[in-house]
Amino acid sequence: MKNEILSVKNLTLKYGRHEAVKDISFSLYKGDYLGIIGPNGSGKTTLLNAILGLIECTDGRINFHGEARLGYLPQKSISSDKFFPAKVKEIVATGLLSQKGIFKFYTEEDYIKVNTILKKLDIYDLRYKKISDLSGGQQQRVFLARAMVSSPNILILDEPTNYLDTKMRDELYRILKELNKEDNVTVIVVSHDLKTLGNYINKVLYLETELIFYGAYKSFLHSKEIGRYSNPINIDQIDGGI
Ligand SMILES: Nc1ncnc2c1ncn2[C@@H]1O[C@H](COP(=O)(O)OP(=O)(O)OP(=O)(O)O)[C@@H](O)[C@H]1O
Repeated sequence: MKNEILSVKNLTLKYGRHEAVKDISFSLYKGDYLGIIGPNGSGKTTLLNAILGLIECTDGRINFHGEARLGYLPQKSISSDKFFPAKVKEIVATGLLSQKGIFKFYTEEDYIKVNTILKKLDIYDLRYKKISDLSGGQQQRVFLARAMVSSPNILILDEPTNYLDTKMRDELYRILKELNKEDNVTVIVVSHDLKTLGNYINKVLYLETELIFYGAYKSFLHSKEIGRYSNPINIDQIDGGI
């Protein structure tokens, strides 16, 4: 179908005999902003790892349509090591390494890319700072810049707001929405914080090993499946917000 960017068909993922994801199917379209939700241990990270090609499909398949340039922000990116010496600019530049050959020297063009994304995420002034001297929210922007510097068309984030306060969460989701709208980046975010995320996403995937719900977020709010979801959502606040 037109603009389909990713299709997942009858996907099952097992660790040994343990079934982490069972027979799920869905399609994602260019420009979607998808929230993946579900209780602890429901298979969310496992699904992301399979999309990223880090683990093999036990059964079923994952297909990308057209060119897929993936950007990834893993869980627990925050650096709490006070002595970690790397500077913001260096960390962001490492996002370009996978595109480079065996001689991993940065070019002038690479640093133009780094500076452009630093400016876009409003952290250009921090470029010579040590990562460990930054706040959690600033660090998260740096790691987002690293994920974005290679110009991905699909950005995958695993619980990116875990260490952020409510204001910073909103801020991060707002930045992602901007990338989604202005640069047409398809965004996939795993989160426990549907209350905030719900203001930004257009689709939701609710996983409990099996697929409980997949579709428009607005439809989820009025579905029977929302009754299974344990974190509170303020429907009045969210309904008009998309
Ligand atoms: N490397 C692994 N080896 C064996 N079992 C694993 C491995 N990683 C995850 N599991 C199991 O697979 C299931 C799904 O785990 P997964 O981490 O994908 O869930 P999750 O929804 O991301 O959880 P959380 O919200 O706690 O991050 C769980 O039962 C987990 O214990």
